[in-house]
Amino acid sequence: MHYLIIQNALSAPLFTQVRAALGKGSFSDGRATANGLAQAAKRNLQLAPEGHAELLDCIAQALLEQPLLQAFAMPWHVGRPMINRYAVGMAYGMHADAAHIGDLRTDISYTLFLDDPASYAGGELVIDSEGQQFSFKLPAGSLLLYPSGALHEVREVTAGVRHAAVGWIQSRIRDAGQREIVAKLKAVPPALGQGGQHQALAVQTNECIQRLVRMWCD
Ligand SMILES: O=C(O)CCC(=O)C(=O)O
Ligand SMILES: [Fe+2]
Repeated sequence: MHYLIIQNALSAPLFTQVRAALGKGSFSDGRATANGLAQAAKRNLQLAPEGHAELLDCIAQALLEQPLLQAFAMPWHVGRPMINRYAVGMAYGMHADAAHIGDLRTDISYTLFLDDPASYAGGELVIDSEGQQFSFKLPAGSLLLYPSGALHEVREVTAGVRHAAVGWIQSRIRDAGQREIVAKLKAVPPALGQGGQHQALAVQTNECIQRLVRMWCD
């Protein structure tokens, strides 16, 4: 599975603001923002966006400007996140995210972990990719990006409370495999360096990258 972890994905002041909103906001049943099978699997709470729209937009904008995210996701749009809360006994069973959420096609899902992992038990985000399971319980401030097409679940929290800011990204390249090829190739020209003996190879690699992007982008 092609995924990426970005540590300290938000600036410290913005992260502090997000943490502060957890204590101030009112949380309601998360099933309001899911449909069908996903709704049946969902047992969590969500921060009511009223009064927090600006903060949620700031998170989306900060992620859009994140260089590591740009290289990995090639984003057209980063959707405004929802902030969820899992208290003891809450979980989100195995589900597929909807292909469209709001006005986005969901190519990449993101979870920004908001709590110290030692402060809660359970609550792992487990992703099932072609029969292989990947389990994530990341430090506060770490962002996980993973393909929206992969089945995933949040395991039951058995002590403490888990919070996360969760959202979706529409990429310029919808196919995860093609996106991976472009992202990997993009690392090559900087490694070859400018002006050295490999200059011609760097230019040629960049030419191929641009041709692939033109072929595969929306
Ligand atoms: O809380 C998470 O890490 C993921 C939640 C999720 O899968 C969703 O809201 O669709
Ligand atoms: Fe999900």
